[in-house]
Amino acid sequence: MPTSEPCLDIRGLVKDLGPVEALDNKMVRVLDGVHLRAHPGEVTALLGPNGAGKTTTLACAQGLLKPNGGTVRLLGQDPHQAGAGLRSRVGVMLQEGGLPQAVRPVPLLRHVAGMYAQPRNVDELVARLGINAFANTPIRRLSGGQKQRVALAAALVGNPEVLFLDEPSAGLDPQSRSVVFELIQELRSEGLGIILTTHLMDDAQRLADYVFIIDAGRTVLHGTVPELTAATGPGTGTDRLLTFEARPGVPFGTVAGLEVTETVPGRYSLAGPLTPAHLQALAAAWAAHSVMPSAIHMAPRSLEDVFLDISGKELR
Ligand SMILES: Nc1ncnc2c1ncn2[C@@H]1O[C@H](COP(=O)(O)OP(=O)(O)OP(=O)(O)O)[C@@H](O)[C@H]1O
Repeated sequence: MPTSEPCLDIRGLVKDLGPVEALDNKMVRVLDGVHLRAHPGEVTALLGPNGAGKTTTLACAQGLLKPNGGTVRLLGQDPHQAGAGLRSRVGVMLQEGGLPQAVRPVPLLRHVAGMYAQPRNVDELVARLGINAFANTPIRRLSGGQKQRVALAAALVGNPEVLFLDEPSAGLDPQSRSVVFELIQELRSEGLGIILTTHLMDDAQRLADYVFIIDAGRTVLHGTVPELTAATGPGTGTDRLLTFEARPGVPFGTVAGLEVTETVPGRYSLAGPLTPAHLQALAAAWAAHSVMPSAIHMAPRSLEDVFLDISGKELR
C-alpha cells in the first residue's frame, strides 16, 4: 500500500435506511461494516452484486447521507459536516438523471466551470471527450453514452482532487470507452484519487490499482487485482481456476493437495497453481465417483471467480 495519506478513509461504516413498508415500517441496516481506503494517484474500485451497498457507501463518502456508525474521512474531513470548501475539491459523476435535461452540454460545462476558482479548460475537455460532435443538442436528446461523457466532463471541470465515478463505462461504445479509460489513467497519473463503482469485472481488472469487494453491506475482500486473483496469496501469476459441472453433492475432497469446492449446487471449482498432475488426479476422482463432468473450463482466476468462490454469487 502507498505511504501517502488516504484521500478517502471509511472505517466500520453502518447505515440504516427506511422505514420499509414490508418490514412494518422498520429501518433496515443496509451497511454494516464497510471499510474502504483510497489514495491519491490511484484508482480504487468498489465492486459488489446488486444491492450490496455500493451506492449507499458512496453517498456516505460524499456526505449526502449521515452514517449511523463508523467514520468517514474525505480529504481528512467529515464530509457530512464539511462545507463548500470540501465540495469544491471533489468531483462526482452523476448518473444520467442528475444532469439538467434542457441545457446544451457546452453552456452547462461553462456554467459549472464558472462556479470554481481554478476550473479546467472547458474547450480542451470538450475536445478530449468528443463532446463537440453534439455540443448543440439538449441533454435530454443525447444517447446514454453521450450523456455519460457530459457527466464525466461536468465532474472534472472543477479540477477536483478526488473523483467519484459510478459505473463510468455504462452505455459507452468501445471507442468512447477507450477514450474514457485513457482519460482516467491520465487523471490518475496527475495524482487524482479516483473511486469508481462498477459491475464490469473487465473494467476493474483494467483500471483498478486496488479493489474493495462488498457484499450484503460489508467489505468482504480487498487487495490489488493480482493479490485477489492469486488463490495462494500475493502473486505468482500462475494460478488457474478450473471449473466443471456435475451432479450436485459429490464429495470430491482434495485432489493432488487441492480442494475441490462446490461453489453452487452442481458447480465445482479447483483453484491454485494447477499442473497436469492435478488434471490426472481430477480425472481419477471423476472416475471414482462415476462422474462425467460437463462445462469444463480452465483459465487464470478473474475477480468474478474470486467473488463467486467466496459468496457463491455472481457479481452482477
Ligand atoms: N431508501 C431506502 N430504504 C430502504 N432500503 C433501501 C433504500 N435505499 C436502498 N435500500 C436498500 O439498501 C441496499 C443497498 O442499496 P445500494 O443502492 O447501496 O446497493 P448497490 O450496491 O449500489 O446496488 P446496485 O448495484 O443495484 O446499484 C439494497 O438492498 C437496497 O434495496
